[in-house]
Amino acid sequence: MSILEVKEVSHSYGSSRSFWRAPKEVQVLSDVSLSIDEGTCMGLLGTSGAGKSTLGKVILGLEKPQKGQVIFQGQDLYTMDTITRKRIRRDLQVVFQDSYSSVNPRLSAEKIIGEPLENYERLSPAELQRTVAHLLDMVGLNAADMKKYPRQFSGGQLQRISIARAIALKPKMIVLDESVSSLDMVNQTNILNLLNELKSEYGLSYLFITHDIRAAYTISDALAVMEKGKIVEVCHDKNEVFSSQQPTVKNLVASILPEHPRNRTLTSRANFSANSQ
Ligand SMILES: Nc1ncnc2c1ncn2[C@@H]1O[C@H](COP(=O)(O)OP(=O)(O)OP(=O)(O)O)[C@@H](O)[C@H]1O
Repeated sequence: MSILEVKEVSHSYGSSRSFWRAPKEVQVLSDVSLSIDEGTCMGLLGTSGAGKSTLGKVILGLEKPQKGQVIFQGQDLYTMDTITRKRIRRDLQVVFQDSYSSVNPRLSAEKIIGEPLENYERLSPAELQRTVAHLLDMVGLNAADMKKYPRQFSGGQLQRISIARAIALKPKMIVLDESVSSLDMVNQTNILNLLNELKSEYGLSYLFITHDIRAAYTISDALAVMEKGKIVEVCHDKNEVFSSQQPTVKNLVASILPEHPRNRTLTSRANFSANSQ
């Protein structure tokens, strides 16, 4: 069953007016349709500027599309009333790429993680602290870390703080926009493992936006590929990417195969899968 359905969404941005030229609309999404099953991860791949982040924003309700629908848990995000929207919004969270700029540097980890809880739940100060301590434990950090400030964490640790904040309200789905792209290989693997554990333990669904096919393959059940504002391929089983004849997908796959054609065999595919686990 789908948790999220994007139906024929089109969106454009208005370019800024200049003295010489009239403002021009730039079409960024054209008739995009996508469906994510409950408890699964959809990897959204594509080259820079393909429209991945814009689609993420449309799904999060941050960018109202000119055309189309976003159905989350059976309800249209853009036509529902404000109260329903607030209720639904807690089930849909986001983790961005750059944790340093997506958290307030003046707030402690306790405040950062506790913020959504304070907005949505009436907890006593002691309950709030206990919940934050539990969330820190869930993402592999210590309760004592709640007193620290963003500058006292590494990039990987801060990304864990962002994940703790995203799961604080027990959401159904998280949009992860290049969430591991700024991390080194070891931290990437650790965060991907953590996301995988949370997914299987709590039945979370993810939209994993990335330009990195390796990371997408590691965590996703299904893969979609975007190019110039359109979805050009959907692989309901991620392994279908290896047999896709779509040129952009073939290029993406080729980018992770060994350089020498002699080595581009099924063994390389097996190695890729093994290395990605
Ligand atoms: N707020 C905005 N105003 C005007 N144009 C925008 C805005 N945000 C994005 N764009 C343009 O829309 C296009 C798609 O951008 P988007 O960030 O969605 O792509 P992307 O696939 O996520 O790329 P990247 O991987 O580089 O982040 C780009 O040409 C970008 O310049």
